[in-house]
Amino acid sequence: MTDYTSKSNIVLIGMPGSGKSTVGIILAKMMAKNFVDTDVLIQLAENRTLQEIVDSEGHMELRHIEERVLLDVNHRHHVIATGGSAAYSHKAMTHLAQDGIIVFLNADLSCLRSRIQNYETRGLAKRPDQTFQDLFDERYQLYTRYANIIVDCSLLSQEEVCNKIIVEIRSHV
Ligand SMILES: Nc1ncnc2c1ncn2[C@@H]1O[C@H](COP(=O)(O)OP(=O)(O)O)[C@@H](O)[C@H]1O
Ligand SMILES: O=C(O)C1=C[C@@H](OP(=O)(O)O)[C@@H](O)[C@H](O)C1
Ligand SMILES: [Mg+2]
Repeated sequence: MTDYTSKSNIVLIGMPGSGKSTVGIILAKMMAKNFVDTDVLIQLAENRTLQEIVDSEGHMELRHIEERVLLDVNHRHHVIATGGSAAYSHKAMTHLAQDGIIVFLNADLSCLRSRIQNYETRGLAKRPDQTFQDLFDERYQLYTRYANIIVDCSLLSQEEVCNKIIVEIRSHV
């Protein structure tokens, strides 16, 4: 069993729209941790947006860049919001798990759709022929594979999601 007391980071994974970026910063404040969003790290490293990377070099290049950036993350005592495609890299997830409790924010498809309208411009790392449903089906197994904690968050407010994560972490002995 994972020893949570030895991990200084909390790593949020899940589909776009599950709340990683916005819940992450609230959680960081509640837990007196720092916060980093790896999508922001990618954009700073590349000096361009995620969408620009996908448009000019394709979704696989975004995944490669993301893997490189994630392998460079050596933050401690952070809540780390990842991008939805982070779980494609086994190497990156193994690296993040070394000092991180991995939390899967699980939301159902209709919830995700209601939260996000800009799928066309959000820079999703998907094949052009893949629907959002395809992506959801493909990724669910990846997120569950790496998760130490799964929070069903479709019916929860952002604060409730944070509270649930905190309870789960503290109740784990
Ligand atoms: N639990 C929640 N309840 C309602 N809205 C939420 C919840 N979590 C996130 N949202 C909203 O959904 C949208 C996507 O959230 P975001 O944090 O950007 O997701 P992600 O980083 O996982 O793609 C934002 O508008 C955010 O405010
Ligand atoms: O799911 C994806 O393919 C992606 C999600 C985005 O992050 P969010 O999950 O924060 O939207 C971002 O990492 C990138 O554009 C790829
Ligand atoms: Mg995000």
